[in-house]
Amino acid sequence: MNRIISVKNVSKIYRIPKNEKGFFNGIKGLLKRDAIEKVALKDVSFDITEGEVVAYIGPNGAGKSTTIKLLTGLLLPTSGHISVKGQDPFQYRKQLAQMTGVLMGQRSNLWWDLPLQDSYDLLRVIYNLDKKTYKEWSQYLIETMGIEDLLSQPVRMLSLGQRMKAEIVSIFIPKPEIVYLDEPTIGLDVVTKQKVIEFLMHINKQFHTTIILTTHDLQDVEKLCKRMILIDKSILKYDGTVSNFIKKYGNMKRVMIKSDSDNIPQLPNDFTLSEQFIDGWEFIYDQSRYKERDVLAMIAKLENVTSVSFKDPDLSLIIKNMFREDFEHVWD
Ligand SMILES: Nc1ncnc2c1ncn2[C@@H]1O[C@H](COP(=O)(O)OP(=O)(O)OP(=O)(O)O)[C@@H](O)[C@H]1O
Repeated sequence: MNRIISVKNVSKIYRIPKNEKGFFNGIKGLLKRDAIEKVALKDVSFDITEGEVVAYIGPNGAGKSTTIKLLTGLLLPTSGHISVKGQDPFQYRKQLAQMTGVLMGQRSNLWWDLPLQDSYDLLRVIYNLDKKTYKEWSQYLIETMGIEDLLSQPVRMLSLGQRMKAEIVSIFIPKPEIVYLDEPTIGLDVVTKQKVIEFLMHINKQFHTTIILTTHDLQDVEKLCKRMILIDKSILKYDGTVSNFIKKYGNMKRVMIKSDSDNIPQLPNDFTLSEQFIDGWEFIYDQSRYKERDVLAMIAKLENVTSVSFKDPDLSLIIKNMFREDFEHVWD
Protein backbone atom coordinates (compact mmCIF):
# COMPACT_ATOMS: atom_id res chain seq x y z
CA MET A 1 0.00 0.00 0.00
CA ASN A 2 1.22 3.49 -0.82
CA ARG A 3 1.94 6.28 1.59
CA ILE A 4 -0.61 9.03 0.95
CA ILE A 5 0.26 11.51 3.73
CA SER A 6 3.66 12.25 5.18
CA VAL A 7 4.23 14.67 8.06
CA LYS A 8 7.88 15.14 9.04
CA ASN A 9 9.04 17.12 12.06
CA VAL A 10 6.23 19.62 11.68
CA SER A 11 5.86 22.53 14.09
CA LYS A 12 3.29 25.29 13.96
CA ILE A 13 3.61 28.44 15.99
CA TYR A 14 0.83 31.04 15.88
CA ARG A 15 1.83 34.65 16.41
CA ILE A 16 -0.88 36.62 18.15
CA PRO A 17 -0.39 40.40 18.03
CA LYS A 18 -0.31 41.93 21.51
CA ASN A 19 -3.03 44.50 22.08
CA GLU A 20 -1.37 47.44 23.85
CA LYS A 21 -3.52 49.32 26.34
CA GLY A 22 -3.84 53.11 26.15
CA PHE A 23 -3.90 55.56 23.23
CA PHE A 24 -0.11 56.17 22.86
CA ASN A 25 0.75 52.50 23.27
CA GLY A 26 -1.93 51.72 20.67
CA ILE A 27 -0.28 54.13 18.17
CA LYS A 28 3.12 52.63 19.03
CA GLY A 29 1.63 49.17 18.50
CA LEU A 30 0.52 50.13 14.99
CA LEU A 31 4.13 50.93 14.09
CA LYS A 32 5.79 47.98 15.78
CA ARG A 33 3.61 45.02 16.73
CA ASP A 34 4.82 42.82 19.54
CA ALA A 35 3.41 39.30 19.40
CA ILE A 36 2.77 36.42 21.74
CA GLU A 37 3.79 33.06 20.33
CA LYS A 38 1.54 30.05 20.75
CA VAL A 39 2.98 26.64 19.95
CA ALA A 40 0.19 24.53 18.45
CA LEU A 41 2.33 21.66 17.13
CA LYS A 42 5.82 20.64 18.11
CA ASP A 43 7.98 18.36 15.98
CA VAL A 44 5.12 16.09 14.92
CA SER A 45 5.83 13.22 12.48
CA PHE A 46 3.60 10.49 11.10
CA ASP A 47 2.74 8.75 7.83
CA ILE A 48 -0.66 7.59 6.63
CA THR A 49 -1.12 4.83 4.08
CA GLU A 50 -3.81 4.71 1.39
CA GLY A 51 -7.05 3.24 2.68
CA GLU A 52 -6.30 3.66 6.40
CA VAL A 53 -8.89 4.94 8.88
CA VAL A 54 -6.98 6.87 11.52
CA ALA A 55 -8.32 8.53 14.65
CA TYR A 56 -6.51 11.75 15.46
CA ILE A 57 -7.39 12.40 19.06
CA GLY A 58 -6.40 14.50 22.06
CA PRO A 59 -7.87 16.95 24.57
CA ASN A 60 -9.13 20.45 23.70
CA GLY A 61 -6.41 22.69 22.35
CA ALA A 62 -4.02 19.77 21.66
CA GLY A 63 -3.44 20.80 18.03
CA LYS A 64 -5.84 18.54 16.07
CA SER A 65 -7.60 21.21 13.99
CA THR A 66 -4.26 22.87 13.32
CA THR A 67 -2.98 19.58 11.88
CA ILE A 68 -6.04 19.23 9.59
CA LYS A 69 -5.60 22.84 8.44
CA LEU A 70 -1.96 22.10 7.61
CA LEU A 71 -2.85 18.90 5.77
CA THR A 72 -5.50 20.67 3.69
CA GLY A 73 -3.15 23.55 2.87
CA LEU A 74 -5.09 26.21 4.79
CA LEU A 75 -1.99 26.89 6.89
CA LEU A 76 1.72 26.73 6.29
CA PRO A 77 3.88 24.95 8.89
CA THR A 78 6.42 27.06 10.77
CA SER A 79 8.96 24.28 10.21
CA GLY A 80 9.02 20.72 8.92
CA HIS A 81 7.63 19.15 5.81
CA ILE A 82 4.18 17.90 4.78
CA SER A 83 3.30 16.00 1.67
CA VAL A 84 -0.14 14.80 0.59
CA LYS A 85 -0.16 12.56 -2.48
CA GLY A 86 3.44 13.64 -3.01
CA GLN A 87 2.51 17.34 -3.14
CA ASP A 88 2.96 20.27 -0.78
CA PRO A 89 -0.65 20.89 0.36
CA PHE A 90 -0.15 24.66 0.74
CA GLN A 91 1.25 25.09 -2.75
CA TYR A 92 -1.12 22.62 -4.43
CA ARG A 93 -4.20 23.42 -2.39
CA LYS A 94 -6.55 23.74 -5.36
CA GLN A 95 -5.41 20.53 -7.05
CA LEU A 96 -5.60 18.59 -3.79
CA ALA A 97 -9.04 20.00 -2.98
CA GLN A 98 -10.41 17.98 -5.93
CA MET A 99 -9.41 14.74 -4.25
CA THR A 100 -9.97 15.74 -0.62
CA GLY A 101 -13.17 15.95 1.40
CA VAL A 102 -13.32 18.03 4.56
CA LEU A 103 -15.96 18.20 7.27
CA MET A 104 -14.98 20.90 9.69
CA GLY A 105 -16.78 23.11 12.23
CA GLN A 106 -19.32 25.49 10.79
CA ARG A 107 -18.20 24.99 7.17
CA SER A 108 -20.96 23.56 4.98
CA ASN A 109 -21.02 22.08 1.48
CA LEU A 110 -24.76 22.63 1.25
CA TRP A 111 -26.94 25.60 0.29
CA TRP A 112 -29.19 26.54 3.18
CA ASP A 113 -32.29 27.54 1.18
CA LEU A 114 -32.09 24.96 -1.60
CA PRO A 115 -33.58 21.48 -1.52
CA LEU A 116 -30.88 18.94 -0.69
CA GLN A 117 -30.99 17.40 -4.17
CA ASP A 118 -30.23 20.83 -5.73
CA SER A 119 -27.21 21.23 -3.44
CA TYR A 120 -25.86 17.89 -4.63
CA ASP A 121 -26.54 18.82 -8.28
CA LEU A 122 -24.63 22.05 -7.79
CA LEU A 123 -21.67 20.14 -6.40
CA ARG A 124 -21.68 18.08 -9.62
CA VAL A 125 -21.28 21.30 -11.59
CA ILE A 126 -18.60 22.71 -9.25
CA TYR A 127 -16.54 19.51 -9.41
CA ASN A 128 -17.23 19.11 -13.12
CA LEU A 129 -18.46 15.54 -12.77
CA ASP A 130 -19.80 13.52 -15.65
CA LYS A 131 -23.65 13.47 -15.45
CA LYS A 132 -24.14 9.72 -15.68
CA THR A 133 -21.38 8.83 -13.22
CA TYR A 134 -22.65 11.50 -10.81
CA LYS A 135 -26.21 10.17 -11.00
CA GLU A 136 -25.23 6.58 -10.22
CA TRP A 137 -22.67 7.50 -7.58
CA SER A 138 -24.82 10.05 -5.73
CA GLN A 139 -27.75 7.61 -5.74
CA TYR A 140 -25.48 4.95 -4.26
CA LEU A 141 -24.30 7.31 -1.50
CA ILE A 142 -27.83 8.53 -0.75
CA GLU A 143 -29.14 4.97 -0.46
CA THR A 144 -26.18 3.81 1.62
CA MET A 145 -26.77 6.67 4.08
CA GLY A 146 -30.56 6.18 3.88
CA ILE A 147 -31.48 9.81 3.20
CA GLU A 148 -33.73 9.36 0.11
CA ASP A 149 -36.66 11.02 1.91
CA LEU A 150 -34.68 14.22 2.65
CA LEU A 151 -33.82 15.16 -0.93
CA SER A 152 -36.74 17.51 -1.53
CA GLN A 153 -36.35 19.37 1.78
CA PRO A 154 -34.51 22.69 2.02
CA VAL A 155 -31.32 22.16 4.01
CA ARG A 156 -32.37 24.73 6.64
CA MET A 157 -35.33 22.48 7.54
CA LEU A 158 -33.20 19.43 8.31
CA SER A 159 -32.55 18.38 11.89
CA LEU A 160 -28.95 18.28 13.20
CA GLY A 161 -28.63 14.54 12.56
CA GLN A 162 -30.26 14.72 9.12
CA ARG A 163 -28.00 17.60 8.15
CA MET A 164 -24.88 15.77 9.30
CA LYS A 165 -25.82 12.71 7.22
CA ALA A 166 -26.53 14.98 4.22
CA GLU A 167 -23.26 16.86 4.78
CA ILE A 168 -21.22 13.62 4.92
CA VAL A 169 -22.81 12.36 1.69
CA SER A 170 -21.93 15.70 0.03
CA ILE A 171 -18.26 15.24 0.95
CA PHE A 172 -18.15 11.92 -0.89
CA ILE A 173 -19.85 13.19 -4.08
CA PRO A 174 -16.57 14.11 -5.85
CA LYS A 175 -15.19 10.63 -4.93
CA PRO A 176 -12.40 11.97 -2.70
CA GLU A 177 -9.33 9.84 -2.02
CA ILE A 178 -8.77 11.41 1.40
CA VAL A 179 -11.45 12.56 3.83
CA TYR A 180 -10.87 14.63 6.98
CA LEU A 181 -13.76 14.53 9.42
CA ASP A 182 -13.76 16.81 12.44
CA GLU A 183 -16.24 15.48 15.02
CA PRO A 184 -18.67 13.88 12.53
CA THR A 185 -20.93 12.43 15.22
CA ILE A 186 -21.06 15.29 17.72
CA GLY A 187 -24.58 15.79 19.09
CA LEU A 188 -26.06 12.85 17.17
CA ASP A 189 -28.42 10.31 18.75
CA VAL A 190 -27.21 6.69 18.98
CA VAL A 191 -29.13 5.50 15.90
CA THR A 192 -27.91 8.33 13.64
CA LYS A 193 -24.40 7.93 15.00
CA GLN A 194 -24.43 4.23 14.19
CA LYS A 195 -25.66 4.99 10.65
CA VAL A 196 -22.83 7.48 10.10
CA ILE A 197 -20.24 5.01 11.42
CA GLU A 198 -21.63 2.19 9.23
CA PHE A 199 -21.60 4.47 6.20
CA LEU A 200 -17.96 5.40 6.73
CA MET A 201 -16.93 1.80 7.36
CA HIS A 202 -18.73 0.70 4.20
CA ILE A 203 -17.20 3.37 1.96
CA ASN A 204 -13.73 2.72 3.35
CA LYS A 205 -14.07 -1.01 2.78
CA GLN A 206 -15.48 -0.73 -0.73
CA PHE A 207 -13.41 2.14 -2.10
CA HIS A 208 -10.32 2.29 0.19
CA THR A 209 -10.91 5.95 0.91
CA THR A 210 -8.38 7.19 3.45
CA ILE A 211 -10.24 8.64 6.46
CA ILE A 212 -8.76 10.82 9.18
CA LEU A 213 -11.13 11.39 12.01
CA THR A 214 -10.77 13.83 14.86
CA THR A 215 -13.19 13.14 17.66
CA HIS A 216 -13.73 13.21 21.39
CA ASP A 217 -16.05 10.21 21.06
CA LEU A 218 -13.82 7.27 21.83
CA GLN A 219 -16.53 4.70 21.20
CA ASP A 220 -16.51 5.87 17.57
CA VAL A 221 -12.76 5.37 17.54
CA GLU A 222 -13.06 1.81 18.81
CA LYS A 223 -15.72 1.00 16.22
CA LEU A 224 -14.15 2.66 13.21
CA CYS A 225 -10.38 2.91 13.55
CA LYS A 226 -7.63 0.33 13.89
CA ARG A 227 -5.02 3.03 14.36
CA MET A 228 -4.96 6.12 16.57
CA ILE A 229 -2.63 9.06 16.84
CA LEU A 230 -2.82 10.81 20.17
CA ILE A 231 -1.65 14.35 20.60
CA ASP A 232 -1.40 16.28 23.83
CA LYS A 233 -0.25 19.87 24.33
CA SER A 234 1.08 20.02 20.75
CA ILE A 235 3.20 16.86 21.09
CA LEU A 236 2.53 13.46 19.53
CA LYS A 237 2.26 10.96 22.39
CA TYR A 238 1.08 7.78 20.75
CA ASP A 239 0.86 6.41 17.24
CA GLY A 240 -0.22 2.79 16.90
CA THR A 241 -3.15 0.44 17.05
CA VAL A 242 -6.07 1.08 19.37
CA SER A 243 -5.75 -2.44 20.77
CA ASN A 244 -2.07 -1.98 21.64
CA PHE A 245 -2.89 1.31 23.33
CA ILE A 246 -5.49 -0.42 25.51
CA LYS A 247 -2.99 -3.20 26.31
CA LYS A 248 -0.24 -0.72 27.14
CA TYR A 249 -2.12 1.84 29.20
CA GLY A 250 -5.19 -0.11 30.28
CA ASN A 251 -4.30 -0.85 33.88
CA MET A 252 -7.46 0.69 35.17
CA LYS A 253 -10.52 -1.41 35.87
CA ARG A 254 -14.02 -0.40 36.89
CA VAL A 255 -16.02 -1.89 39.72
CA MET A 256 -19.71 -1.17 40.10
CA ILE A 257 -21.11 -1.52 43.61
CA LYS A 258 -24.86 -1.51 44.21
CA SER A 259 -26.15 -0.97 47.70
CA ASP A 260 -29.31 -0.33 49.77
CA SER A 261 -27.46 2.32 51.74
CA ASP A 262 -26.96 6.01 50.78
CA ASN A 263 -23.43 6.03 52.18
CA ILE A 264 -20.57 5.95 49.70
CA PRO A 265 -18.60 2.70 50.25
CA GLN A 266 -15.30 3.29 52.00
CA LEU A 267 -12.47 1.89 49.86
CA PRO A 268 -8.71 2.63 49.81
CA ASN A 269 -7.71 6.16 48.71
CA ASP A 270 -6.41 4.98 45.34
CA PHE A 271 -9.93 3.88 44.34
CA THR A 272 -11.44 6.82 42.44
CA LEU A 273 -15.19 7.37 42.49
CA SER A 274 -15.96 7.82 38.78
CA GLU A 275 -19.75 7.78 38.66
CA GLN A 276 -22.69 7.86 41.03
CA PHE A 277 -26.01 6.16 40.22
CA ILE A 278 -29.41 6.03 42.01
CA ASP A 279 -28.63 2.57 43.35
CA GLY A 280 -24.84 2.52 43.46
CA TRP A 281 -21.39 3.80 42.58
CA GLU A 282 -18.66 3.07 40.08
CA PHE A 283 -15.03 3.17 41.16
CA ILE A 284 -11.85 2.97 39.08
CA TYR A 285 -8.82 1.15 40.43
CA ASP A 286 -5.44 0.00 39.19
CA GLN A 287 -5.62 -3.71 38.44
CA SER A 288 -1.85 -4.09 38.65
CA ARG A 289 -2.19 -3.22 42.37
CA TYR A 290 -5.37 -5.06 43.30
CA LYS A 291 -6.55 -8.47 42.11
CA GLU A 292 -10.28 -8.91 41.52
CA ARG A 293 -10.55 -11.32 44.48
CA ASP A 294 -8.90 -8.76 46.82
CA VAL A 295 -11.41 -6.14 45.73
CA LEU A 296 -14.25 -8.61 46.28
CA ALA A 297 -12.92 -9.39 49.76
CA MET A 298 -12.87 -5.66 50.62
CA ILE A 299 -16.40 -5.15 49.34
CA ALA A 300 -17.68 -8.23 51.20
CA LYS A 301 -16.83 -6.42 54.46
CA LEU A 302 -19.10 -3.48 53.54
CA GLU A 303 -22.72 -3.42 54.73
CA ASN A 304 -25.87 -3.37 52.55
CA VAL A 305 -24.10 -4.25 49.30
CA THR A 306 -26.57 -5.91 46.91
CA SER A 307 -24.34 -6.59 43.91
CA VAL A 308 -20.82 -6.17 42.54
CA SER A 309 -19.70 -6.21 38.90
CA PHE A 310 -16.40 -5.57 37.12
CA LYS A 311 -15.76 -3.99 33.74
CA ASP A 312 -12.63 -4.19 31.63
CA PRO A 313 -10.98 -0.92 30.61
CA ASP A 314 -12.06 0.60 27.32
CA LEU A 315 -10.48 3.45 25.41
CA SER A 316 -12.67 6.15 26.93
CA LEU A 317 -11.87 5.04 30.48
CA ILE A 318 -8.13 5.03 29.81
CA ILE A 319 -8.13 8.43 28.13
CA LYS A 320 -10.48 9.90 30.76
CA ASN A 321 -8.07 8.76 33.42
CA MET A 322 -4.99 9.99 31.54
CA PHE A 323 -6.33 13.48 31.16
CA ARG A 324 -7.72 13.91 34.68
CA GLU A 325 -6.61 17.30 35.92
CA ASP A 326 -4.77 15.80 38.88
CA PHE A 327 -3.11 13.14 36.78
CA GLU A 328 0.60 13.42 36.09
CA HIS A 329 0.94 12.08 32.57
CA VAL A 330 3.01 8.92 32.47
CA TRP A 331 4.18 8.44 28.92
CA ASP A 332 7.12 6.29 28.01
N1 LIG B 1 -5.65 31.12 14.69
C1 LIG B 1 -5.05 30.92 15.85
N2 LIG B 1 -4.31 31.89 16.42
C2 LIG B 1 -3.70 31.68 17.60
N3 LIG B 1 -3.74 30.52 18.30
C3 LIG B 1 -4.45 29.52 17.79
C4 LIG B 1 -5.16 29.66 16.55
N4 LIG B 1 -5.79 28.47 16.28
C5 LIG B 1 -5.49 27.66 17.32
N5 LIG B 1 -4.70 28.28 18.21
C6 LIG B 1 -4.14 27.70 19.45
O1 LIG B 1 -3.38 26.55 19.08
C7 LIG B 1 -3.60 25.49 20.01
C8 LIG B 1 -4.11 24.27 19.26
O2 LIG B 1 -5.42 24.57 18.77
P1 LIG B 1 -6.29 23.56 17.89
O3 LIG B 1 -7.52 24.29 17.47
O4 LIG B 1 -5.43 22.98 16.84
O5 LIG B 1 -6.65 22.45 18.98
P2 LIG B 1 -7.67 21.22 18.90
O6 LIG B 1 -6.91 20.03 19.35
O7 LIG B 1 -8.31 21.17 17.56
O8 LIG B 1 -8.73 21.60 20.01
P3 LIG B 1 -10.32 21.27 20.13
O9 LIG B 1 -10.44 19.82 20.51
O10 LIG B 1 -10.74 22.15 21.26
O11 LIG B 1 -10.96 21.61 18.82
C9 LIG B 1 -4.57 26.02 21.06
O12 LIG B 1 -3.82 26.46 22.16
C10 LIG B 1 -5.24 27.20 20.38
O13 LIG B 1 -5.59 28.19 21.31
